Amino acid sequence: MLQVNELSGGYGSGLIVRGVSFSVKQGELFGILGPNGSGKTTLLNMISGLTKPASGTIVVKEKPISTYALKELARVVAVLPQMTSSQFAYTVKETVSLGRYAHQTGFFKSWTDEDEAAVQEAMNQTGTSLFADKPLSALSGGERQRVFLAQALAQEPEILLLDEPTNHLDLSFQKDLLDLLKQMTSNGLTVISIFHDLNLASLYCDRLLLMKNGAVHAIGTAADIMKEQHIHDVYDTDVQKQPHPEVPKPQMSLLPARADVQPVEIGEELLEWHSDYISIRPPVPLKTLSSGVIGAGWGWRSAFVNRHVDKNYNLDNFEEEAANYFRERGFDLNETVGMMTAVKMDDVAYRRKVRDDVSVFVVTTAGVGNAVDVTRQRTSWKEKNKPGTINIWVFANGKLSEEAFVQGLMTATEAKAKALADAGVCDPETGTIATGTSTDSILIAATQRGAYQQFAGSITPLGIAIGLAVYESVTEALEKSSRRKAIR
Ligand SMILES: Nc1ncnc2c1ncn2[C@@H]1O[C@H](COP(=O)(O)OP(=O)(O)OP(=O)(O)O)[C@@H](O)[C@H]1O
Repeated sequence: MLQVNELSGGYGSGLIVRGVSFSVKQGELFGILGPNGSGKTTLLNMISGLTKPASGTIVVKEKPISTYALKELARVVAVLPQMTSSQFAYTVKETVSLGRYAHQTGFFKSWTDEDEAAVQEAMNQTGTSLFADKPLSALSGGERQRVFLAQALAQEPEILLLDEPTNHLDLSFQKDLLDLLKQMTSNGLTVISIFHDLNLASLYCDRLLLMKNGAVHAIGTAADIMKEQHIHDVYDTDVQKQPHPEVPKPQMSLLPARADVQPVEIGEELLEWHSDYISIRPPVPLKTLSSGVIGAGWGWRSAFVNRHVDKNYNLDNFEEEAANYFRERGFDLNETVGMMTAVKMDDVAYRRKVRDDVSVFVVTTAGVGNAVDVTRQRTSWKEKNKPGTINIWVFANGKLSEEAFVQGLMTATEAKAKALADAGVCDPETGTIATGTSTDSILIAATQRGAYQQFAGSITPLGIAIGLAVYESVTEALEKSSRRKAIR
């Protein structure tokens, strides 16, 4: 649909855009990214025919744009117009109608049914029909932006050029506009748009062009372009890449400059003991990965609670009941990890271990009434109604990579299985050594301060500290709970 070959140009004698080449297929949503002043608008102005290139070619539908008559090009390429105050006296419908000029022919230009239909359709698509008779001056910035989009759509172009179309739009209109553009590309419209918001561009664009100093830095899919190194090289800013929670597209988070960050240490002195729960409220929120009844998954958590429940606790609505319990005791559910156990709080075991530049603090409760050997075939996988679960909290006083979080869980699980084996805990159904219980829960939480820990495998300082602390605390917790059983 569009080929740009070795395009250079600018204003006066200076070159702003330098040697840019790319092509866009029909039906693509193509995003242009780059820092302020990198030449994005200048490039778009050359594609729309507004600015003449100094060298290179632009081919639209197999024909160089230099050979198009003005109106002929306007029937193919529409530009989302920039707002000027002189337009404010026009009504919405009059403004949208201006988009039809390229389709009107003859000296006495007449308004046809086709023109009217195109204007109505464009107003419907952009949700602007409601204020068709209002003057532009009576609209908000976002509403005006939609009117100008309607004007460009009324032109019924094959290629739509947009310069930051989501500017002035609130969250819901940003989404509506981009959903609309995406839908129109699936009907054959080709869209080329400048974006400042990397995450929106990544979510919606089929391909992205990243510009730096007027030249192409990289072209490709969101997966190719949204790399921390590319973004750092072009914007000179540190970002962190993460997956979008629902769509397989990368997203970038800005990393704000942090004022002098003091290390904090999570340890025994932070343990709060209550008759029916223990908790830790660290002085700073901790980056946490957990399987708690409350606060599962990733999050920054500022309270950790392990609650004792009666051994006959077996409710269908246990999540709701647990949420009420934690809420009533003043815990903010958005910031809390909550676990439950039938083990008495006197039987909590904990260990602190230091290795090189990192320390860990592990807190454990261990009931094994539901002990299971996960490697053996069973006749029934249903949970037994017996209490018994192993809850493990791993606090790491360091700055962990995501890899270290996952490896930390792995190392802790290996250490737990070894403690069960050494204690001779068996799965009552298979008679073999148990690997855990059917309702175990675990968390790993890090201060994200102090020394960087890329790994937590079994031969790293962090992994060794986790392994020892989990092994010893699970072993002690097992001893405590079996001693209590023996006394009963
Ligand atoms: N009409 C003009 N005359 C002279 N120089 C201009 C003109 N318009 C833009 N420039 C210069 O060209 C360079 C690139 O501007 P351009 O608007 O293409 O960048 P951009 O990537 O779109 O930036 P932004 O993200 O800030 O909109 C800038 O240094 C700018 O000062």
